[in-house]
Amino acid sequence: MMTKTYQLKLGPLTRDLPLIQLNQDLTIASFVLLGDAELTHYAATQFTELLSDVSFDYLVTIESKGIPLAQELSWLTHHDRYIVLRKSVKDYMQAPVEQPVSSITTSADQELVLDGTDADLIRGKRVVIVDDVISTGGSVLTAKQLIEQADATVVEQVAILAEGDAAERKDIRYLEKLPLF
Ligand SMILES: Nc1ncnc2[nH]cnc12
Repeated sequence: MMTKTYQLKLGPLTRDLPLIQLNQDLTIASFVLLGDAELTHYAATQFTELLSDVSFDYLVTIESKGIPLAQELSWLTHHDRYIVLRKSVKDYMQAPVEQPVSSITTSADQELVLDGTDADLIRGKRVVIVDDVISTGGSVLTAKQLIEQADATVVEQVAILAEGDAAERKDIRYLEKLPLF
C-alpha cells in the first residue's frame, strides 16, 4: 500500500505520518500517539523540563490519546493522580459535568465529561491541561471550561504538536508544529 506521508521530526525521533484527507479542503498528517511508547516517553521527558518551574496540583488530559502521556508525565513529575476527561458519561460516575465540544477529526457532535469526584478533587487547585495535538483548540477550550466550572485554575496548556493555526497561539506550549495540507 502506498500512502503519502509527512515526516515528523521530534528531537531525536522521526515518524512518517500518513496523509489522511478529511474532506475536499482538508488533509491532515495523522498522528496517533497510542501505542508509541518511545515517543510518549520522549515527550513526557521534554514536558517535565518545560514544566520544571511551573507549580501545579494535577494534570488533566482528554480521552483517549492523551492518557498514556498524562500517565507518564504525572509519574515523572511526582504527581500520584491525574484526571481524564471522558467523551461520554459512565454509569460509575458521580454527578458528572458535561460540556459540548467541536473537533477536527470527529464529524458528529461530541462532549467532554468531568466526573463529579474529580471535580471535587481539583476544586481550588492549579491544573495543567496536556494533550497529544492541539488543532482547532475545541477540545482544550472545552477542557478549560470544565476545569473552571470546578473552580480550578488552568496554569498551562501543553501538547506535543500544534497543528495549523494553533502554532501561532501564545497561550499554549508545544514541542513541534504540524502542518495541515
Ligand atoms: N493530525 C492529527 N492526527 C491525529 N489526530 C488529530 N486530531 C487533530 N489533528 C490530528
